Amino acid sequence: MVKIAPSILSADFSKLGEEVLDVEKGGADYIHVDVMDGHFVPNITIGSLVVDAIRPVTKLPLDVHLMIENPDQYIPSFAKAGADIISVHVEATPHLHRSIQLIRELGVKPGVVINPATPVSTIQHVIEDVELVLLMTVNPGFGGQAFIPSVLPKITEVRSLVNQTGKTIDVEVDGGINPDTAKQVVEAGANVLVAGSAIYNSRNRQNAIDMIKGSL
Ligand SMILES: O=C(CO)[C@H](O)[C@H](O)COP(=O)(O)O
Ligand SMILES: [Fe+2]
Repeated sequence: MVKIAPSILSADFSKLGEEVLDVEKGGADYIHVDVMDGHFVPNITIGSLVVDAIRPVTKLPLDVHLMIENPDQYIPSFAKAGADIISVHVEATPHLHRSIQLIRELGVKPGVVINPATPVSTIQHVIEDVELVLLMTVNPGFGGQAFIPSVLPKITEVRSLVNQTGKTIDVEVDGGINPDTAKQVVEAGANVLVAGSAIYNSRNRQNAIDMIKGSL
């Protein structure tokens, strides 16, 4: 069962509530929220206030992707705002295990994220502690970038690491996912597909989601 997680980064922020509802009605499984700090990545986007604002709008799980330095400082505010999943980058936290434990202690599902150039070995020792592994298929910072195919073997590597645990752990991919790239990432082992521009730049979001699902 492949899940679709539209990224609200490409939504119309002047009517964010409607934009969230539109993809929920269109068949989305998660709402992906991209949090950027202008330090870890060269862009500034959404804070916990926005998570708080969209929480009552949707029943779907809020999948919060933290692209920020010192995530431990901000994890409690995202948990309080109603995040269901909070993912931290291995490249952005000096004490990865501590960040994951903090997320879990706050009653939120922890996820771990790796950039395209970061090896899978960096998450080997926390795999039992997370509910989700997110592989970036673009360099984080912006929506609408081109998919990086060299990540494909890493997806397979993560899938086999996950299978060895015997646990249900999502393998999510993020960046450049569209009807042309979705099949490759699913064949490689992904089961959650983040898509921003491929869904929100389309006038009919249900159709855009169906196009991705239909391509698999
Ligand atoms: O984390 C992200 C960027 O850092 C976004 O989730 C990602 O870029 C989604 O946008 P698109 O589908 O347009 O590539
Ligand atoms: Fe993201």
